[in-house]
This record gives sequence, structure tokens and C-alpha cells, in this order.
Amino acid sequence: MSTAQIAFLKGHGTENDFVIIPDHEGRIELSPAAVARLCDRRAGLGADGVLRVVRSAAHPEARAMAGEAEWFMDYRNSDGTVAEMCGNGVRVFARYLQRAGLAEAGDLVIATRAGVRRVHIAKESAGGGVTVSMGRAQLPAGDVTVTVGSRVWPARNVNMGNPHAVSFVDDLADAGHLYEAPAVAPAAAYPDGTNVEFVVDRGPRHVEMRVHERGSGETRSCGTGACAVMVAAARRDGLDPAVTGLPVTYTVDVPGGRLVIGESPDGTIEMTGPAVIVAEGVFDASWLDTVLL
Ligand SMILES: N[C@@H](CCC[C@H](N)C(=O)O)C(=O)O
Repeated sequence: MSTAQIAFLKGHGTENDFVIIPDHEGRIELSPAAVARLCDRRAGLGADGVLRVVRSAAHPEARAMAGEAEWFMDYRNSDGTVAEMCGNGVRVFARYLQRAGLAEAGDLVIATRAGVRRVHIAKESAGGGVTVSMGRAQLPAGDVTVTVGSRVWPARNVNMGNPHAVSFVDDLADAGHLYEAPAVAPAAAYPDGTNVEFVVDRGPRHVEMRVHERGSGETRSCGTGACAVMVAAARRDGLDPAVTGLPVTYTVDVPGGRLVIGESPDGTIEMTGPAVIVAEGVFDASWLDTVLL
């Protein structure tokens, strides 16, 4: 049994929280069981997901992006499953790089499974938020529905690198306790499962949402989900920057805070929000049965 110590940090973005594992040279094998143990809120460190920080050149899924982005965000959901992208996670990842002296305030590029993402870390004098260029939303055609208990709502299928079903509801409480994943139909629209957002209006270009995340359950925020909600709300409101030539911006409130999200005429979506590191420490590798390569 190894007695090596593994360093970790804990951080969050609008209370979507993460265990961060710096593993610059890709030496730590994080099994799904190890991720689930790290994220366990009673027997572990507790988080919605894990951000493993690996040099792109040291990770087989990111090597092709190494010329553009030095660092790869290896994101895992709290149940140990792998996801393509995490919008709050990429802001927290950038904050880790800044804190570790691996990046400065300003512009940087981070590799993710959904491709590279351009990030801007604002100076503290400018509020200190982090802005991420989230790419373009894909809106697959076809009607989808979301069901919770006996309630069924129409939903918009939005892909932000990862899948989302966005439903507008009368009251966020209508979605119930969300201990279980809402049912989504047709299943063929989401072959790899989906995140589900419930949305209400709070004012002009201002919405509030709850989310049930694939692989993590209900969380206090989801950055890709908030971007999907922004696009679904804009299209519902008859706003499409690609058609009008005018950018649109929405405020998206989540249980854990606020995100500001804009869409440009070229379809690019930009999300701005907080990113906070709250703690750091070490644990023994043997606790996770982790293999050090
Ligand atoms: N919380 C994240 C999304 C994490 C991945 C998601 N659960 C999935 O499986 O697609 C965010 O902030 O975007």
C-alpha cells in the first residue's frame, strides 16, 4: 500500500464545488471509485466533481491540443463518470492555475474534452471574475420532454459540448426535490444521458434556474447549463444574434449565485462568474487505493 501523499485543493464557482487534483505529469490514475470517494460528502472531501490538472502533453485525450493549451481539465462527475465539459469547473481550473503561479491574470487557453476554451481572468481591481468563451451552442432538431412524477414539460435540446434539456416552468418548486434524475424523452435524443435545467423568468433578459446534473444530481449551479438556458431563453424571446447582428446578454441566477452570459453574432457564448479556492491540503494515496504511475 502506498504511503505517498496526494495534494488537493477545494474550490467552487457559484457553489458548484470541486476537488482539484494537481497531477501535472499525469501520474495519478483516478478510477471512477476513487472519484466517487473523493466527492462523497460524508466519507470523503465532498464535491460535485473532480478537476484533475494535467499538462495537455501528458494526457492522451489532450495531446493534440498541447500546442494551443498547456493545461488539460480532466473533469469527472461525482459518480466517477467522465464529462466533456464543465463551465464552472473551467473557471475554477483557471483560478487554480493563477494561484499556483502557472498563469497570470489576463488571457489563457485551457484544453477540455469539448475542445480548447479561451479564458480571461480579470484583475482584482476589475472585480476578479473569470470569463470563458464557451463556444457555440448546438440546437439539435426534434421535440423533447422532461418528466418529474406526473408533471411533463416540453424542453429544448441544447448541446454546449455536453447535453442539456431546458424546460421553462411556472415555478422552480414544480420540479420537486430532484433526488432522482428527471425522465427525458425520446431517449434517442440523449444517447449518453443529459443534464436537465428548469427555468423561470425574473425580468427582461433575466432568468433563474435549477439543475439536475448527469452524474452529480441536483447541484447549486451548472455553467454549461446556464449557457444552454441563456440560448433557450433568447430563442424563445425571438432573439438570435446570428439573425439580428446584435449581441444579447442574459443574467442567469442559480441557487449558488449569478452568472452573466452573452451571445455574439458569430454564435460564440461568453460566460462570466466567480471562481474561488477555499482550501488546500493532502491525503494519503492509500485512502483512495490510488495507483501512482
Ligand atoms: N457543473 C458543470 C457540468 C458538469 C458536467 C455535467 N454533469 C455532465 O455530465 O455533462 C458545469 O458547470 O458546466
